[in-house]
Amino acid sequence: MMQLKDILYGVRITAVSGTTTCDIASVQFDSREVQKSDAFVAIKGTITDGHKYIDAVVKAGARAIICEELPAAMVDDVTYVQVESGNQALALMASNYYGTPSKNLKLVGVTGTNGKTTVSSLLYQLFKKAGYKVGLLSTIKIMVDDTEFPTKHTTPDALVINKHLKLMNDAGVEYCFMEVSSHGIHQKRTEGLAFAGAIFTNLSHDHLDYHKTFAEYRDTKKILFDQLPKTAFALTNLDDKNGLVMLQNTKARKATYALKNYADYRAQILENQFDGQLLKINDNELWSKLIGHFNAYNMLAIYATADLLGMDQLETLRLISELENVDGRFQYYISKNRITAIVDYAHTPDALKNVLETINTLRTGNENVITVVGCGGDRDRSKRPVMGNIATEMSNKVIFTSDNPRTESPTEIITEMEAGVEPQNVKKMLSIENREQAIKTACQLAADNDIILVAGKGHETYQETNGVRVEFDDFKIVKELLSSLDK
Ligand SMILES: CC(=O)N[C@H]1[C@@H](OP(=O)(O)OP(=O)(O)OC[C@H]2O[C@@H](n3ccc(=O)[nH]c3=O)[C@H](O)[C@@H]2O)O[C@H](CO)[C@@H](O)[C@@H]1O[C@H](C)C(=O)N[C@@H](C)C(=O)N[C@H](CCC(=O)O)C(=O)O
Ligand SMILES: Nc1ncnc2c1ncn2[C@@H]1O[C@H](COP(=O)(O)OP(=O)(O)OP(=O)(O)O)[C@@H](O)[C@H]1O
Ligand SMILES: N[C@H](CCC[C@H](N)C(=O)O)C(=O)O
Ligand SMILES: [Mg+2]
Repeated sequence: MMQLKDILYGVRITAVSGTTTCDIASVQFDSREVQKSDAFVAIKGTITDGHKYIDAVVKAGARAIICEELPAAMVDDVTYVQVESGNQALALMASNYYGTPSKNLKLVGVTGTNGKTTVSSLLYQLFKKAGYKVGLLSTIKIMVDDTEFPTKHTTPDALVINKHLKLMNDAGVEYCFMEVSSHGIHQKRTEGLAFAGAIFTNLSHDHLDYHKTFAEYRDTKKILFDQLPKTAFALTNLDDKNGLVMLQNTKARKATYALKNYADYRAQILENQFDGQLLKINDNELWSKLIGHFNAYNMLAIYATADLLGMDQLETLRLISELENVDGRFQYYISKNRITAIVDYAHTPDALKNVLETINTLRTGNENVITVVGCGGDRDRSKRPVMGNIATEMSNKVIFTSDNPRTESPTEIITEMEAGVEPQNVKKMLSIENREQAIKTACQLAADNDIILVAGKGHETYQETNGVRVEFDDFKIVKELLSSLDK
């Protein structure tokens, strides 16, 4: 039990009815979870409005209601608190409830369109190798040092975040790396967290369904930097045209990295092969098992972060060379007949272009690149034709297929991808809705030494249709199919 007034510390309150000196069992924002003595935060969502459930939670025994609009009829023995923003109240209350756990460790946030999972997971690996206890909040999983927890979101809700940060405190974790998505920032899931630093990877086309304009998407990412304290660092990619925008209003210590521009941390790619690349970072050479231009940026970002957090530079370089690929990020398998199957989470135009560019630089002869790709349902529609165009332009053969259709028609999503294909590339294109059949066709079409790229789902182990998730693992499937076809 904790007193309501302590849970509300820092929340912008506009009116109170009832006492705040009362005991609260836990904080909830979903009416279906509310039990006796809980505080319920009403949030206006995109589908429904939490305010509609106030009567129901009072009946369920809620002790306090935190809302943007006070209900007309109020019940005795229930405290009603009117706040400016339900989302902000929830974030601060979650932090207070768990004892502001972000203050007891060094929390670093990673934002950008692509590379968040890669950078945060590699930082987790790096700091583990350096001997620290480390936490991770990522699209793939949550780690409290060595203990793994499943996750559904890239940036979970404020209660989930703070609950796991508290577990990290209890386990003696010193550093935590977390992905900060634009949805997360917009819904204030990360407000009230004490960040020791933030990293910006890059900004390109995604989520324009949610944010409406690119400027709004960019400005949402910038909020993470605007809210940093003076003691934190703000690290940005100077080669991205929005890199400097992130630093415009921050109070934090500014640092930059770049491959093309002059920056505090610089890298050059000296060699690039299938099993790794040789980089020159500032004045030292570094071997990385992760390949591709975009991973040179990721490596540089983690090197810079380690330096900003005070880790020894030479030790960092040594440990970085040991880092392994993150699940579903350029994960590859070479078959008996030297067909290379690559599974990659590229689900944005920019990521798809980067991955295909990397594959094309690694081609040694006239082997073909066969790409299998789809676009998610109930997500940004405008990226579909763009991805259709990139895939057909940069591959020899493309099979359009489904990638989590959710509540949309898979046929229509594919038609929207096909609409972006240039006339001269139409002959390269095939469409097979069933993802397993699409991968199978790619395997059948592949000749010795060809390269198959299966893009969009990476580490995901399911295919989601109408709210139902069926087990589906691109890597497992492509590997099995190549062996069963005796290729
Ligand atoms: C578009 C979006 O982000 N939606 C999130 C949002 O849901 P919403 O606004 O639709 O909520 P709603 O269903 O309208 O409900 C409003 C409120 O009423 C409450 N409610 C609802 C029903 C009920 O019976 N009782 C009740 O109290 C809900 O708990 C909620 O507080 O708030 C919910 C609670 O926090 C989130 O679970 C939900 O994430 C959905 C599931 C989602 O898919 N989000 C994705 C798009 C997302 O956030 N993705 C990013 C990554 C994107 C990237 O790759 O960059 C992420 O960080 O994961
Ligand atoms: N620094 C980068 N720049 C551009 N593309 C990248 C970069 N790092 C990774 N990618 C590409 O983007 C894909 C997704 O990478 P990653 O999962 O790290 O991004 P993310 O930002 O976490 O994505 P999400 O928004 O889904 O959480 C990778 O599979 C790779 O193709
Ligand atoms: N975090 C991203 C992941 C997209 C991955 C892709 N496989 C899809 O399902 O659309 C999102 O929720 O938009
Ligand atoms: Mg991610």
